[in-house]
Amino acid sequence: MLKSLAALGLRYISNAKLPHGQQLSNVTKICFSPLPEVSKWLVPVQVQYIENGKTKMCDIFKVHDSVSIVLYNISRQKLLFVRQFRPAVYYGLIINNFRELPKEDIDLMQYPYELGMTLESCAGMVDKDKSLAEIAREEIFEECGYDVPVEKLEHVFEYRSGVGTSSSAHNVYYCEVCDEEKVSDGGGIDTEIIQVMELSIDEAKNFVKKGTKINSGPATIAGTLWFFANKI
Ligand SMILES: Nc1ncnc2c1ncn2[C@@H]1O[C@H](COP(=O)(O)OP(=O)(O)O[C@H]2O[C@H](CO)[C@@H](O)[C@H](O)[C@H]2O)[C@@H](O)[C@H]1O
Repeated sequence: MLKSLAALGLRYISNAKLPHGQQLSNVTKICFSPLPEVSKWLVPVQVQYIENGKTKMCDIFKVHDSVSIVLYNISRQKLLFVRQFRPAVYYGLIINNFRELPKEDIDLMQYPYELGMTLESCAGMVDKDKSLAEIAREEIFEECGYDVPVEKLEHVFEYRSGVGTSSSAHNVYYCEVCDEEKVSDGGGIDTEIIQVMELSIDEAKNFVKKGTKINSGPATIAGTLWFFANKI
């Protein structure tokens, strides 16, 4: 397994390094199938347009807007990240090894689920009729176990994610937390299995240094770089 991760140039974050008291992710079956005609999460659309007299089209899909939060624990001077299994990352990393969508379960010895484990900023989708800052505050509570007032959230920037295919709005926040605000282990709600990871400043710098290859999305990279440019 470590070999296949290394072959992809990805860093393996061992379960052994996880804090106590958190449920660990252990994926035991993975299979792929075509998207159902109606999905609650993705709505495909074709955009047709004429540009400089030429008819063009673009196949896209609508996804929920989202927020993420760069979290810094000032009591221990640690940046907080969340570790979780991301099916889309796993699929994206292995699918080029198949000529067509595999019909059988994926061989987890050959393609270990750990390939799809990511280290990301705490994040959530905008699926409630609440302010973006309030949704971010709730994600901090649910995923990382810190209860902070919404006023502590500092808006950093908004960008469009997936500009070629989906273009949803992503808003990045920054929030300093302290040990006194930690009220639970976090770990997510419902069926989510999320582990909170604390990185020292040096470890987090390593995470975004030149040449690094990680499987997190742009919000994590941009937010962490913003932190180093503005807060340290
Ligand atoms: N496509 C899908 N299929 C099935 N179930 C789904 C789904 N999308 C979401 N869900 C369900 O919704 C739950 C809640 O998701 P969250 O609000 O925690 O967003 P998440 O952190 O996964 O991604 C947030 O953060 C990442 C990283 O910034 C953004 O890419 C993302 O758009 C944003 O929602 C998931 O646990 C899952 O059960």
